[in-house]
Amino acid sequence: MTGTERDPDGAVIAKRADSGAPDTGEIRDLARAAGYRVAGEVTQTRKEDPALCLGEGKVDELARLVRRTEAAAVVFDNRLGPYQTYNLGTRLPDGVEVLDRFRLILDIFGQRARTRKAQLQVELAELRYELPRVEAKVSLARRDERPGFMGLGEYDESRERDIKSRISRIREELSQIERDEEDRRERRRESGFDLVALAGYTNAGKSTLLRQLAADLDVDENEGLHPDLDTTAESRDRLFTTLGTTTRRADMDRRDVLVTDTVGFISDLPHWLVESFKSTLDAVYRADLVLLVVDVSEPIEDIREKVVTSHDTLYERNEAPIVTVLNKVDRVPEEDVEEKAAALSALAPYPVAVSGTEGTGVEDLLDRIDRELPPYEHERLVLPMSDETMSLVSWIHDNANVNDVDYGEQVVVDFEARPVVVEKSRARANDLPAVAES
Ligand SMILES: Nc1nc2c(ncn2[C@@H]2O[C@H](COP(=O)(O)OP(=O)(O)OP(=O)(O)O)[C@@H](O)[C@H]2O)c(=O)[nH]1
Ligand SMILES: [Mg+2]
Repeated sequence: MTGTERDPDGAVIAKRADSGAPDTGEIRDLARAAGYRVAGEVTQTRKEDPALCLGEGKVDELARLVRRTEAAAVVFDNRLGPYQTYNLGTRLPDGVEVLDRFRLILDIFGQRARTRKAQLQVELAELRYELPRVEAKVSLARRDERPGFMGLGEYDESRERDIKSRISRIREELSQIERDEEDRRERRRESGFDLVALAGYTNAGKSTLLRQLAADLDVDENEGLHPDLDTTAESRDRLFTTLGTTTRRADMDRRDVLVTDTVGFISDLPHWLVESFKSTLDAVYRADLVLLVVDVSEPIEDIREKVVTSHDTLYERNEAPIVTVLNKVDRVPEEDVEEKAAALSALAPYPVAVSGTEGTGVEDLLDRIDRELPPYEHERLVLPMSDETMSLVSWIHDNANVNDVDYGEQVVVDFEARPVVVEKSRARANDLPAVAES
């Protein structure tokens, strides 16, 4: 049978576990997120076979299942080395693609990448995935010395060089993007915004929650101020719906807060893959506060694992305090939410319970955000009456909560704002001609 006669959407799942029954729930969801129809599965509990991952007999079973279902792909939940991928390919019908968990995640990311940054990140991750495989092919080709294979080997050696130089060019372009984004975050802070980021396992409900937190009416006004603010944050019951970042202004009376939604976390990601998405995750790492969103409707063991994965992903770089948000409370009886919160108390103290779809608990969450962010400072400036002063007063109105402005011989402005805004207004006041300060 040739590749063209196979069902192009069909995939057979394969998974090996060292001990216990292999759980294929997540890899099935991932396969579906990539657009496959799951045609069947083969699992095995045993030590890793260095050549084939699974045992010989299991691989024969896998090949029979692939033949019967006419699936075009085999998706392993395990990490496959280059040699294992190659060997498995020789045991399966011609034209069947062998993917491991990371290759599959890369395919999903590739399908979702819309922005220049996302496309570069996907390409970087793909090249970093491909590099050791090309190196393996080169050495296999040398060893095999099959006619025709040597030519391929030479081709692959130049491919190896191309990959390396492309990787360094992409890295340069991405670090420029990172610098631009860092500048933008600083500008936003200087103009009085606190930056809050939504983080959490994929499908926890981050994008849904963003819509609840955001001030819909403000979006248009926002767009003029910050042309990069998006108005949409798609939600779907599918893994990795969100790949880039979406930032919106939160609906808060006392503060100006920007909330950023971003790519979800997943377990067992190799370091290089997380690294490739660093500039997207910077929105989380460099926030003033992180909301770690958890799907509380899942079994407690799954929740615990996902919280641990999220903490691991945040751990090295995150600089901000973390508030855990137990989402989807509408799907769970109240007692269960309390029980799960108690079971998680060591990992996630004082969580806030919400429903992103129904809006329950969202007010509590906004209050909590207000309390966790650095407190506003109070300031009272006495300024001379002049045109420059008028423009400073209007800047203070834009960036602070003004309690009172008194226009007499002098102008007295009483306000509260983020410390950086207070500092900046003092500096600007000092630059005014003949300023008096109380
Ligand atoms: N019942 C219920 N479903 C919810 C709630 N919040 C989100 N969902 C559903 O959960 C699914 C995932 O929601 P998203 O908001 O896309 O999740 P996400 O964390 O942004 O996911 P990724 O972008 O894939 O990382 C969607 O089908 C939502 O409708 C909730 O509070 N209750
Ligand atoms: Mg999302």
